[in-house]
Amino acid sequence: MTDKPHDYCGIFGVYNHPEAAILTYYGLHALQHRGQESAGIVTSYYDINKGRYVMPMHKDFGLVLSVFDDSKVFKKELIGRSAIGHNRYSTSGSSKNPANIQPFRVHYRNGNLAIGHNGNLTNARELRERFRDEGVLFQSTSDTELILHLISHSQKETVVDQVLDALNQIEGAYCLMILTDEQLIAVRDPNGFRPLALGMIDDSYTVASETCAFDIIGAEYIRDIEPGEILIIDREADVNHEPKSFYLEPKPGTGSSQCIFEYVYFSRPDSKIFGENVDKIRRNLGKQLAKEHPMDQVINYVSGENRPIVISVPDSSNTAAIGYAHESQKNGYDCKYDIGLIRNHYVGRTFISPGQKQRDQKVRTKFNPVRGVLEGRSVIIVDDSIVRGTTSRYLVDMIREANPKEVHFLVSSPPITHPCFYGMDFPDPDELIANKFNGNTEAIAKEIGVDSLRYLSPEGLVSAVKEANDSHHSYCTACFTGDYPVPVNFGVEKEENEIV
Ligand SMILES: O=P(O)(O)OC[C@H]1O[C@H](OP(=O)(O)OP(=O)(O)O)[C@H](O)[C@@H]1O
Ligand SMILES: NC(=O)CC[C@H](N)C(=O)O
Ligand code: SF4
Ligand SMILES: [Mg+2]
Repeated sequence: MTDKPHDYCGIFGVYNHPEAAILTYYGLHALQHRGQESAGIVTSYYDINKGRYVMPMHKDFGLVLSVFDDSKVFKKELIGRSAIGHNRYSTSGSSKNPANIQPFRVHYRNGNLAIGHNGNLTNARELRERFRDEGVLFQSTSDTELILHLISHSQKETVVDQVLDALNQIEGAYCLMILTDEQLIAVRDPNGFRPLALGMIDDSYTVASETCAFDIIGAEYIRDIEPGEILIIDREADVNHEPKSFYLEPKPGTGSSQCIFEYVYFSRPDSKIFGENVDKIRRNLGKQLAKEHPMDQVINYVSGENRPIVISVPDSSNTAAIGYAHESQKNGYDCKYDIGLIRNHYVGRTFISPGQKQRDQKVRTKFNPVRGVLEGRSVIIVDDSIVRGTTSRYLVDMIREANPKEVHFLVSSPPITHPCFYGMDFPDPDELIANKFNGNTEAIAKEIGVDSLRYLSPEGLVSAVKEANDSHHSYCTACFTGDYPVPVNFGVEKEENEIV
C-alpha cells in the first residue's frame, strides 16, 4: 500500500437531453467531494458528416471548475444528447498517471464505448495477469480498464450481453456508468458497496452517485439503482419511461453490504443515499453517541455552571454534533451547540491529500478557533472519524490556544483499524492511529492532547444507521471490524502496475 490515503469517485450520466454535457458538468461539480484528483466528460452523438457515431471527450487533472474552465469545450467539443462524467480519487493505478483519468473511451467491434467507475475490483490482479498472458497491451494501470477488455473479449453478440458477460467475471465494488452509441448502462455491484441513484430531468433519465447532483440540475430523484442491478437506458426506455433491468446474482453466502462509511463521512449531508437522507443518519449517530456517552460521563458536569459547549469539525461532523447536543439537552444537560471552529472553504478534504507534510499544512490553514466561544468553557468536540489523527492533533492544539477549561473528543464512528479494498484507500494499517496505539483510547487521547476521547461502538453505529434507515439491506463495516464481505487480497499495491 502507498502512504496516500484516498477515497472514492463520483459518477454521473444523462441520456437523450439537449444539454447533456452541461448537466454532467453541474452534476460533477456537486459530486466534487467524492474525488478531487481529475475530472472528465464523454458525450455521444451521430455525426452526419462522418456518417458514424462519435464520442468526444474532455478530461484532465484537477477540480471540475478548472478542468472545464473554458466554456467553448461545451459548445464546440462535448456535443451530443448523452453524456457520462467522472471525478477520480485513485484506488488502483497511480493518481499521477494521466492514462488513469476517467472516463475511459475506446472503439471496438460493436462501436464506441466509454466507462466511468466508482469502486475497486478485488480480482483485478488475476484479471490483469490473465490478459497479460493473452498478449493484451494495457493502456492504463487502473482496474477499470479491465472491464473494457472483458467486454471486448466477450464472444456474445450484443453490447448488453457483452457487458453482462464482463460483469460476471469481476468481483468487488463497482458502480459503473457505461456509454455506448445507443445506450446508457448503469450498474451497481451485487453487494451495493457504493451508492447510485436514478433521476429524471425534462423526461430524460439521469444517474448519479448521490442525489445532490440531481438537486443542482433540478432533476427529480426516482429511486436507487438496486444492488446487482444493470439498468439499460435507451430510446425504447425513453419512450416507454421504463428502462429494462437485469440482475447479477450475489455470490452464495453474501448479501448486500453497502458502505457504512458513506453515511459516516463520504457522502454529502444533503444527499439521499441507500434510500435515506445522510443528514438524518448523521443526526442519529450523534444521538447514539449521547446514549453511549452521556454528558456527565464525558465532562465534570455541574448543573447551573457555565454551559458546556458542543462543537463540530466543519463541515462533515456538523449534523452529528447537532444530534449529540440535542439528545443531551433532551436528557436534561444544559449544553449549547456552537460554532467553535471556522473552516476555510478553499482548502479541500485533508485526509485525502498526498503526503503528510501537505496534510499538516492543509489542516493548519483550514481551521481557525473562535476564542469567544471556547474561552473558559468545557468543550466537547464531535468529529465523524479519526484516521491518522492529523486533523484532531492540530485542532486540539488550536483550541487549547483559546484557553478552554477542558477539551474532550467524541467520534461518531468506531476506531478505524483495517484498510478498505472497496473503493476507499485508507492508509497502511500501521499508519492508522488506532493501530499505532493498539486500540488504547487513553493513549490516543494523550497523543492528540485531549482530556478524554470516546468513540461510537461498532454495534451502536450499525443500530443507529438501521434505526434511521429501515431498509432491508445490510452494511459493510470492514474498516472498523475486519469483517470483509467479499474476499480481499491484502498483498495488492495500488501502484504495482506502473512502469515508472
Ligand atoms: O485523522 P485524519 O487522518 O486527520 O482524518 C480524519 C479527518 O478527515 C476527515 O475530514 P476531511 O478534512 O478529509 O474532510 P471534510 O472537510 O469533508 O471534513 C474527517 O472528517 C476527519 O476530520
Ligand atoms: N475511488 C474509486 O472509485 C476509484 C475507481 C478506480 N478503481 C480508480 O482507481 O480509478
Ligand atoms: S471497508 Fe469501510 S470504507 Fe470500505 S466499503 Fe467497507 S465500510 Fe466502506
Ligand atoms: Mg472532517
